[in-house]
Amino acid sequence: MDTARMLTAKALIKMERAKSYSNLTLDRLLSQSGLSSQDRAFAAALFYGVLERMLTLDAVIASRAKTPLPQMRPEVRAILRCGLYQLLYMDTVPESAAVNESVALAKAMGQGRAAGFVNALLRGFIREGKPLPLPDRGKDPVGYLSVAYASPRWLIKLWNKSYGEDKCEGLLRSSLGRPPLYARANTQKLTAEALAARLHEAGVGARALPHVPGALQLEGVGEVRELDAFKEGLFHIQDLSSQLCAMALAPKPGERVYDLCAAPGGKTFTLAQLMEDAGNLTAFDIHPHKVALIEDGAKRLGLRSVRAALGDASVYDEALPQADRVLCDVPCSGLGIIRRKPEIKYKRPEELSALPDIQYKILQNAANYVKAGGILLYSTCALSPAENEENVRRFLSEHPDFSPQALPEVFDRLFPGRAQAHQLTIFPEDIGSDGFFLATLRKER
Ligand SMILES: C[S@@+](CC[C@H](N)C(=O)[O-])C[C@H]1O[C@@H](n2cnc3c(N)ncnc32)[C@H](O)[C@@H]1O
Repeated sequence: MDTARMLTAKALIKMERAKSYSNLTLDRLLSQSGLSSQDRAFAAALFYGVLERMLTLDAVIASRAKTPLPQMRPEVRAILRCGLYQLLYMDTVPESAAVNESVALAKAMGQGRAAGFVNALLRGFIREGKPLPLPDRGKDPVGYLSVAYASPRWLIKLWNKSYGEDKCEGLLRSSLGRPPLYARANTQKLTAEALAARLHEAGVGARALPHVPGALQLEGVGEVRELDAFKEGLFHIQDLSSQLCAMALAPKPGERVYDLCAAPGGKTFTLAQLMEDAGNLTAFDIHPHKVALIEDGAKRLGLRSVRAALGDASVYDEALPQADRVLCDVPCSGLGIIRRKPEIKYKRPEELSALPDIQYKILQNAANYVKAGGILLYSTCALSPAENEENVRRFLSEHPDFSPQALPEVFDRLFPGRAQAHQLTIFPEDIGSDGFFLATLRKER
């Protein structure tokens, strides 16, 4: 049986090869592993930690190894990254254990010839006081931030240019560390306060957040799906930014609403609750297996107004009647949720460059479904003006029948001075939620 460290190293190698999602990669390996819950928690902490700090760890390796990183065996790279992560960021692991376990792992993974090199690099690093090879901030500010915050240079340049140096550093800081866990009470069944009380009985830390009605922050949850309150459909897991997005669309009972890019369905469910589960809410997604996720979630929550359907949001379907409100939560770079999915920062900028046009095509098509007097909401979990403000600006200039619609009052309270207008970028530092962008537009005629 693999140890927790071996499983982590294998998961990291898989990520490098397949460029797949971190949670899917780890969950698959853990489910076949037979590890104890304590070992599983250790493997998860090490795996996500290494993914998050990889650029810092690689800078340390590059400053100490003669062989360039790309020429090392993947196993050796993974073992060194794990060993250094334990030395730098895991207080619970004694230094001697971090080194000895790394050496043992090299042997166990068939890299016995590299065991001496692993040993020497890690011991040398400890002996010298574990220094980070930070470039001089005055001479190479981007290089400094890159090593200090384990972030790629292109991202630092993008955020510096888009949001200014101070905001950029704040964003880099908040891209590290575990995000808070938020839930949305199924307000068709109970209030956030009543749900908090139910969860307390099950030993879960839960606090209703009155500034975002229906929202709670959870702590010490363990496996959410195992909770009776979850099985009974009393809540779904949803970040505050996504809850606010549904509130910005502000649907009313009895209306016709389309959620065009809806899976796995979090915003659809909140919309249905805001509509008191009365009306005509259709949630589309382009992938059949994802449509099933929306159906399953709506069933668990007992939301009868939700209809999930297969649909391509970029292609006009003339059979669809026009709607009162349309949500366009488009596929995006995810630069606002790096702390949840650290692999996003290892994408190459070229991989993201096609997104604004894809998003614009969806937004343009979505406009066809909005009634005169109806509302169109465009949103992303991206922190990138090309995917956000620039698409909205272009849309307004090419669609004179649409005009900016002010965001609801709750936004003024939460983001004073920033949300009077129709659009808002939410930064993780604002209220602890995911980075997010939303814009509300009204069809005048
Ligand atoms: C940002 S996610 C949506 C998250 C969702 N709104 C929620 O709150 O749970 C974008 C979704 O759009 C879907 N998608 C991508 N291209 C699409 C298209 N052309 N038409 C419809 N859905 C699409 C993806 O499968 C993905 O599920």
